[in-house]
Amino acid sequence: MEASAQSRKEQAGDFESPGPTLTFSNISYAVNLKKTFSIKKGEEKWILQNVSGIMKPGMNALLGPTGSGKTSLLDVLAHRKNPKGIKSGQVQLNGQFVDSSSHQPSAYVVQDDILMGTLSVRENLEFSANLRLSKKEYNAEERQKKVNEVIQELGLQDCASTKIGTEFLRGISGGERKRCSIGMELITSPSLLFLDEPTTGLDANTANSIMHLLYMLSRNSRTIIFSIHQPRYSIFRLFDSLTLMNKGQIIYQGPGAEALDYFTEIGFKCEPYNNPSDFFLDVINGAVTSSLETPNSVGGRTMKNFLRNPQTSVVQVFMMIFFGILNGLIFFQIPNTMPEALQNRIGAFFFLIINQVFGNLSAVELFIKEKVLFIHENSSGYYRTSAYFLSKILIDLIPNRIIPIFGLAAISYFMIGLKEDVTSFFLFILTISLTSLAAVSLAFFVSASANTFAAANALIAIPYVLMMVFGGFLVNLNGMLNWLSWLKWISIFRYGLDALAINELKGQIFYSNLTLFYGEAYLDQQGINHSTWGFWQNEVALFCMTIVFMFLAFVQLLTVNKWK
Ligand SMILES: Nc1ncnc2c1ncn2[C@@H]1O[C@H](COP(=O)(O)OP(=O)(O)OP(=O)(O)O)[C@@H](O)[C@H]1O
Repeated sequence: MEASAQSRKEQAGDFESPGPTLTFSNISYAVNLKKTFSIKKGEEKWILQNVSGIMKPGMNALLGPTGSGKTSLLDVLAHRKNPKGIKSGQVQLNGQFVDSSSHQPSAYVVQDDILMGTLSVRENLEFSANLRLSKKEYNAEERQKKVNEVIQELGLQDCASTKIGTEFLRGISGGERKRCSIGMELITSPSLLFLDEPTTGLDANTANSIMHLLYMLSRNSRTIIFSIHQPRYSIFRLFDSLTLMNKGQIIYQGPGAEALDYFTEIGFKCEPYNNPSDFFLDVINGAVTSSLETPNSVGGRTMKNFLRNPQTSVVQVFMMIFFGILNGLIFFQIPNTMPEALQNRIGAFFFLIINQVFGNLSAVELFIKEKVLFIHENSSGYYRTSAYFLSKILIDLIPNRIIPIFGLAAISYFMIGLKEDVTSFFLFILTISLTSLAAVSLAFFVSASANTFAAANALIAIPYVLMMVFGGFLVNLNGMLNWLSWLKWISIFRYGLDALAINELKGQIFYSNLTLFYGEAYLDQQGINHSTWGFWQNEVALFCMTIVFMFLAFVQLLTVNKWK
């Protein structure tokens, strides 16, 4: 392919004199599907939709699947379509507006050769010259000269005297017939030549020679615009400009030699030895997918998975509701009297956090299964790691954790009878959400690092248990050995529990007979900083842990990718 680009570059300066430039903008074309004999106005079928582009001097190919609108665009540009159907758009030739009434120096070679079978090649060309060259400008001798020039240019000398042929009369070959058809149009010296599928019906070699002929013509003051079906590579490399069409729209227009680079850039990779034009049609037909799927498109599938996979969505919600009710029943309407007032509140929070953290053990299995799919799809070029990662976080992890928490929190909060205060309720939700996200991020990181479910399960259980022990509920952190006490700084449990305790106990007064117990006194006793920053530092810590684990998970996924 690079060699082709090179050869095209070498050819870039090979115009003897360049032909005109045709530009078109916002062309829309529709046909009326009115039934015969019906007086009702028929439905409109849009065949071209707002197409714009440029046809420069040289070979301009219109490529696309059948019915994509190639012929229609060619006809509109050549002003062969009924102007009533042209709903919008303009065509300019060398910067001058042209329409069907303008005298355009153009010619159109139709797909089926329309030649007089009983006449020879020369006679057909003379017929064209006699009728189309003005007698004032061309005398008989000049017309004959023109015919000879065309015969020469098209290499028709050997068959000039041979009859075209009919059903009953063996005539010239298919390639010579096509050359003759082109010659019929070249008689008028058009600088703009339109051809509808010039290679259809010709064998590969003849098609090649016709396209080489057009290539030679395009180097000599002519701009050639043609529609074509799946040309072979030797033909494709002759295209100066390629316009790829699909469903009445242009999906690529630019140098033929750069089309492959363009598709590679947007993630569509052409297999070695694949014919580029076959590849482009495969891209249009969806047989080839982009390796640069955006987070959107990967996200589309993640979203469907999220909605359709009960393991990751509906069951999550039901589990949360179940645990919310269970928590509410165990710690139902905790009284404000000591010691239950404190003990049970902290117990309820611990239950909630255990539920959020250890609930991820089952997620690890899903992550590991999904990783196998990710490795396959990522190494096969379906999407980039970042696209998978972002869609996983934004469409799976975050909504899957946060949405059910609203249900869990609402049920637990009111069943337990926690502080009746709106701000406290939302800070309660925030704390549980951040705890859940930090825990799931750690599970994601471990799953991204481990190769088997067993290894991932063991690896995730260790930090979870350590975090629980150093969470402040099971062990009083103040009395802990100094060399171990640092572990509390990496405990999701501690940050979650401390934040929930401050949120609930600060400003509350509990009773034991006639003695008053202030919530702050308990917090002080546990060494929990209950200032405003004291509360928020826990949220910040949970948020930072989430980001760090997510980042590490991403790095791990990138490494997995490199190993493949
Ligand atoms: N007069 C018409 N009435 C109804 N539909 C039409 C008309 N002209 C074109 N179409 C439709 O418009 C679409 C584009 O047609 P067009 O012939 O331009 O496509 P094409 O890419 O050149 O196809 P092919 O490669 O098969 O020649 C097709 O679906 C065709 O059926």
